[in-house]
Amino acid sequence: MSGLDGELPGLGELLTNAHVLALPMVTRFRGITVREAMLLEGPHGWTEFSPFLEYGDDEAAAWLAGAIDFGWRAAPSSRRDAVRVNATVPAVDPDEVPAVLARFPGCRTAKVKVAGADQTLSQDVARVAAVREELGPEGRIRVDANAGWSVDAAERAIHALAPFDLEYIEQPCESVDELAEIRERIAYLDVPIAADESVRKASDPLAVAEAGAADLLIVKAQPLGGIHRVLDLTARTGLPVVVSSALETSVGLAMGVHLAAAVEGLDYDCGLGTAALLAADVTDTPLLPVDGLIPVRRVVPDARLLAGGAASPERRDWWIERLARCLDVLSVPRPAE
Ligand SMILES: O=C(O)CCC(=O)C1=CC=C[C@@H](O)[C@@H]1C(=O)O
Ligand SMILES: [Mg+2]
Repeated sequence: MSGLDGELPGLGELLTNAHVLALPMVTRFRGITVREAMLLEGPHGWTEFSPFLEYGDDEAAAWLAGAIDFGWRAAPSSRRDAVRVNATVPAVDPDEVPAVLARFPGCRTAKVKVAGADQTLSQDVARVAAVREELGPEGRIRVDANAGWSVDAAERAIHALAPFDLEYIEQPCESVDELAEIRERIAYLDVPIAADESVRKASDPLAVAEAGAADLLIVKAQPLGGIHRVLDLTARTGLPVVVSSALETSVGLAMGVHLAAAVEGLDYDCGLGTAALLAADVTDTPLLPVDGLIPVRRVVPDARLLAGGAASPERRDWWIERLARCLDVLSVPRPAE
């Protein structure tokens, strides 16, 4: 059951107080301008089921396991009451960078999207240069290629970007073998390689670590099947982790924040500031960064905002059917991991 401990709630129980939202975003991010999400209320509080629309049921089922874990199981105890977060910079033009960073007050770290299908390397370089200009020499800059480069393209791009002093490069290439190769090729530059898709979309999230293909792992609570499962994974890998969001509403971000609060070593700023990319949220007190920090707390959605952000009846039905199919996937007994 993807890390779930005990009985799964039934469909009726999951849907008792379910809401489907369609929230506009401030700027296009990973190709979307509206974020759809389903909120559920469990005995331990509100939780979120929001796999991206194009994901199939097997992949989306892990997100449901994550949602159930946060709503139907007590969160582990927290080691901290706030977590430091990074700014997230979509593939915008350089002149838009100051306005994006202004949405993340006090953040010393920025993650910059690069390697987009409609972007050239010089556009990526100009964007990273603009971020460096804004953050100053003490700022920390990481880039995320979302597997957009071949090994050769990654090598060229990293040569062009390394002079901006990179904290790490997230998922430069798609496969574990490619990650291992680019890591070896750029070893002399001393820029760490982080794995994201190779963790959250892989059948074995630890394979990339076992292959020695990454220096650190990006971990996301909902896509990886929930806080408890991620804590189990992090205990089994010796690599440092960066806790990030899956672009959730503040209800789902609270899941990531509780994971970040429970992780033993939290040396990297978390990618959990993404409420700043939403033009509307489900609470008047969203989990937005203040002084670079986000508090560790659960979020209760506001009835008025749930009504205002409600998706169309057709989209609501689509999500209910998706949830039902994913619950079926989780209900099939699987061999022990
Ligand atoms: O890590 C961050 O700064 C924010 C989260 C983030 O970038 C992502 C969230 C959800 C989907 C992804 O395309 C993207 C990522 O690839 O890390
Ligand atoms: Mg990523």
